[in-house]
Amino acid sequence: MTQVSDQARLEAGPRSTVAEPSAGRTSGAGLAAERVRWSVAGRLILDDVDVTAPPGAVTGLLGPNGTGKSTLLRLVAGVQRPDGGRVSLAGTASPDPVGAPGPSGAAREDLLAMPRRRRARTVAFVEQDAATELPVTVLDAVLLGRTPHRSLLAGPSEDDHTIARAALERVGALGLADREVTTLSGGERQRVHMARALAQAPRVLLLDEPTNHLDVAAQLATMRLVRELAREGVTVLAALHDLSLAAATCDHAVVLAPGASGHVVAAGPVEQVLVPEVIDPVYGVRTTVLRHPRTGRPVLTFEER
Ligand SMILES: Nc1ncnc2c1ncn2[C@@H]1O[C@H](COP(=O)(O)OP(=O)(O)OP(=O)(O)O)[C@@H](O)[C@H]1O
Repeated sequence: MTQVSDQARLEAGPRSTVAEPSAGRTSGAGLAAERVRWSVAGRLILDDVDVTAPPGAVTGLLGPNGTGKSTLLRLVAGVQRPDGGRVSLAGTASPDPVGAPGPSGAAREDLLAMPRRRRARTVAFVEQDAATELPVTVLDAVLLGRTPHRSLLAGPSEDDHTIARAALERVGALGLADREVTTLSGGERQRVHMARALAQAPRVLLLDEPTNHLDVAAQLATMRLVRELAREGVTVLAALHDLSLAAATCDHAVVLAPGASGHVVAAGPVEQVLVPEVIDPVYGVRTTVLRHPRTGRPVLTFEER
């Protein structure tokens, strides 16, 4: 076992750790994936993984290539079904919370059992390199985020248009509203996918490499937006490769490690998880942690071992 701190609760084994809820704005334990297991083609990809993302906080899902970050997000989003385990959400906004009390003692909703439309009102997922080959305008693509909020037969309302435009403005892409999505650059598409997720007005936002394709200013703007959403009470779980960006913006981090199957080796506040004792064995690098002169947040540099 890697000893870093009690709070980070690090384990080397396949049974993983749970990030502590952040102090403050919201109560409850947010999103909890418990003992999630998934195999494909006879290969165990995720082995009894536990991940908690507290509400009102940004949780970074970290780990080298192929450790199962995207898979875990897809399972939590309900795009794929796990072979075992449970994914639940602290039940505050639901009219009919179900399930057993969760880690916080509050009633929890079983996300995997939730009807599709209700889950779409609850969870938004921005996939890595999500393709949109449909010949639709940017505004129409963002309006798709409103679909779970209106009756099946109704078209988008004035309110839906207002919300979609506000979402585009928030990601700095209102000027693209009339463009066809297929004509956009990778970074422009990334913003549009984010705007569609915002228009969904979710309680949980799952992001797979949200800064992929973005220039440095756009990366910072995206992560600032993600932090704002968390402050507004959204539970954010974001797979990230850039550990310094994670250190600068996440409250919590969960680190998946390679091995026979992906498993959690560390979880907790970023200050306690993004340390050489955790990162170096997982990524096979030598990490130096510096301090940002203005923000005081950790800045990580890496060398080959
Ligand atoms: N449908 C599938 N069929 C076969 N193997 C799969 C499938 N989906 C995922 N895998 C494998 O599962 C492992 C985890 O993949 P996943 O994309 O979740 O990793 P990741 O941590 O997100 O990787 P990256 O950082 O490179 O994006 C990989 O070895 C991948 O090849």
